[in-house]
Amino acid sequence: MASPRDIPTHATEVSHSLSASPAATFHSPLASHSNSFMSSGMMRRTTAPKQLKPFSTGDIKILLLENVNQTGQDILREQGYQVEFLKSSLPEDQLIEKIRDIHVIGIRSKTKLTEKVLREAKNLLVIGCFCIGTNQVDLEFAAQHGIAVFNSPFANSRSVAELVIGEIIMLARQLGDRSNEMHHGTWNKVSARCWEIRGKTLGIIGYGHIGSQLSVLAEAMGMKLIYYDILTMMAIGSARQVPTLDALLQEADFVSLHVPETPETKNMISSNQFQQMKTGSYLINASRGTVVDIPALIKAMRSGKIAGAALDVYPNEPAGNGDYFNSQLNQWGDDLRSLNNIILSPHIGGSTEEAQRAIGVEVADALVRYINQGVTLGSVNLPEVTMRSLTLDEPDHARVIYVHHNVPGVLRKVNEILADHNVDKQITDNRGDVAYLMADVCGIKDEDIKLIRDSLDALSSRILTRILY
Ligand SMILES: NC(=O)c1ccc[n+]([C@@H]2O[C@H](COP(=O)([O-])OP(=O)(O)OC[C@H]3O[C@@H](n4cnc5c(N)ncnc54)[C@H](O)[C@@H]3O)[C@@H](O)[C@H]2O)c1
Ligand SMILES: O=C(O)[C@H](O)COP(=O)(O)O
Repeated sequence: MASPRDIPTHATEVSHSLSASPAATFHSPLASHSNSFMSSGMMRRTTAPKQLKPFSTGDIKILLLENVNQTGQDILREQGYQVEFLKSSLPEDQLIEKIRDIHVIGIRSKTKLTEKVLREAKNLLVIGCFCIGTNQVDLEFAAQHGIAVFNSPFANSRSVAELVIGEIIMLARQLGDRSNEMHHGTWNKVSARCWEIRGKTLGIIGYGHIGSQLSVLAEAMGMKLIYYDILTMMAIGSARQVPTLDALLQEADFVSLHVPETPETKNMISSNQFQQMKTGSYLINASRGTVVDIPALIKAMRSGKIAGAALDVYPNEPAGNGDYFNSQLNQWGDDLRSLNNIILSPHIGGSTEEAQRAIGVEVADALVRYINQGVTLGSVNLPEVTMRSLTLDEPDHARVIYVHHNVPGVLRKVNEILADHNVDKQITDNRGDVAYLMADVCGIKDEDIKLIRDSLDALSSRILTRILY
């Protein structure tokens, strides 16, 4: 099987690909489907973009885990790729077994693509995180091995912000407890320690896509807004940035966390922080499970310091749906469940039809663009590089992609290799130690492709060479 990380070495394969490239638009099926395309008249425009590929698209193997939305599956299948779809994540041993054979993997927040796993991924070209968070992937290792990573940076932000608004009201009114009681036949009509949210202060930690969206919604409901962020962020409406985490904790009636998982945010809210919070205040965490020290939360709620909490994320989460949220998974599970006024949801902040459909399209589009064109726009670990699509008017063009260590002298060596050819366009950029070069070369013959590829592969700076044509 021709690997997309490699260019085919025999001329027949090359010439087949050159002549079979359909005038496909972005979502169109590829070479294997070109006959039906021809007959449907879709190849009439000679300036249509030429789909680039040094491989038969049917050879591309994609593994989609964690119930990636149908929209994403459809886009990938329309390309003619082989797509295997699983509803849940996989344990490490099974993941390692599968990842050896595939070129593309699509995941959400549960699948851990660690260095140990990625070391086995010898054919892996690209990772699609069909979510916002990318903390589950070793981005640095991936970049150092020429594996691009894409995500969907804000398609589910609104869904998370709306969930948090609902939780603020539910906590203020102890609605979770009242509903549970009714489910057990108990009528318990109380107003003690139930509040309106109007006029209360919401403290947002992390004022990025979700935090700022939440700010807009909460202000519309009459809340006062303060936020803390390591960056100076533009305040929206009448929100006010406070200089320290403690300042926020001391002033807020509700605290909502919207930071990424980083070493700095691990146990960001622990005993000391609960002490700073107002007595009778509330905590909401829909960011990552490592951000809150849960045993400290349990203590703070038992003491009455914290009047309620909503958790959507946990340090350990099950790989799939089922009866798994127990004390084996997280040892404090029973203690947490025994608390009053605590809303526990199974990481559903971004789980709406709207968000999942949009994420499916956005990430699958990015994958197709990368596989077929080498375009890295939106990559979270490689430099963002794009060039216009080649057209069918440019039949003997090739796109050279060279991912390399960012060391002096590489461009000179690459251009020596390309010197005998006409380089139409060339662009290069770097991100830390890794650089990404794209060059469109014309007047290319089949035998040139192998020569260029072998010469680039021989350079000591090489991470990955791809030639698309
Ligand atoms: N529950 C869910 O289903 C769900 C859905 C989407 C995202 N998330 C989580 O929410 C997180 C935030 O998402 P986002 O889209 O708003 O991210 P974002 O990158 O747009 O915003 C994060 C903000 O946090 C700030 N920040 C980083 N470290 C900080 C620190 N130590 N102290 C204070 N501020 C800090 C950043 O400067 C940034 O402004 C994601 O990383 C993801 O883990 C959860
Ligand atoms: O990072 C995210 O987008 C959220 O945590 C949602 O993750 P999920 O797609 O696994 O629900």
